[in-house]
Amino acid sequence: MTINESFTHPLTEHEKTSPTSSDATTAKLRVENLNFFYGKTQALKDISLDVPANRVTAFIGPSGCGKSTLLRCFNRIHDLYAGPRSEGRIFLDGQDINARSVDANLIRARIGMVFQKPTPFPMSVFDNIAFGVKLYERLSSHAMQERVEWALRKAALWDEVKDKLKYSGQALSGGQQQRLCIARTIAAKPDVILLDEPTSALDPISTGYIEDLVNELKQDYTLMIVTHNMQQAARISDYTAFMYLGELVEHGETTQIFTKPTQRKTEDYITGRFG
Ligand SMILES: Nc1ncnc2c1ncn2[C@@H]1O[C@H](COP(=O)(O)OP(=O)(O)OP(=O)(O)O)[C@@H](O)[C@H]1O
Repeated sequence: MTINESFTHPLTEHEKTSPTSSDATTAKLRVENLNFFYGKTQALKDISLDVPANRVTAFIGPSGCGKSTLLRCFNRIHDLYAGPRSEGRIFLDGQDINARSVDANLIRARIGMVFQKPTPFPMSVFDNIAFGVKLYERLSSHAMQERVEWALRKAALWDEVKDKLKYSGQALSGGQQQRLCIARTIAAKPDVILLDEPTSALDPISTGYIEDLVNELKQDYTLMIVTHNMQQAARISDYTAFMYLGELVEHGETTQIFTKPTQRKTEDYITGRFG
């Protein structure tokens, strides 16, 4: 059974008749009135947003404004911890990802995440990729070899590691490790890739590789990236969302946000007056 087959849970009557879910299919992801709390601290305030398919959306804003919290809501990472609580809804292809009928693990397979610090598992380059695939699919050894090569090629890493597949993933350079993590995410064949400051620990050359890669990947995937680097957001994203104190202040095409923001706060942040 493929991921997509196994994911197609029947929608509940409530989900089918929801006035907001009927047109939610126009966006890859739709966020509606999302509030998020860590105990008594409200980290996200009434966020509503459409994320278009096959585009890169960047999330920018000063430290603590809620960017990572929002990104983690998309693949239900908060479910892994006791305490956080959310209100509102998030739809993936029109389906409520928090609906009771939806398996959080399958959401994480369809919405993969790459973190700030490269986190290869303590195993070989090959197994780093095969491990995640085995969680969701049973492949023959030949098919697995093909999948690993495919993912490494997509992540622009194959040529550098094809003779090192049995080496530890942790023995690669930082930039290679981050591309290995991207390959690991891609190998599960997700629809959406979340990148939380993926280049902040990397040198400029490795950063350039990842930025080129993001640009290539949007042909096949919907990408969202959190970045503190304004130039990076301007270079690689199609849409930009500016957040401040848990609110989504402004969201639009990146060229518009960077050249003609409609909100004073966005302009102040982009021009470096605060943050
Ligand atoms: N595990 C947690 N428990 C309690 N509060 C948290 C937790 N994680 C984040 N917060 C709080 O939620 C708010 C949003 O944090 P978040 O990490 O999402 O911001 P951010 O915009 O990604 O920040 P940065 O750019 O510094 O990474 C902050 O006030 C933060 O202190």
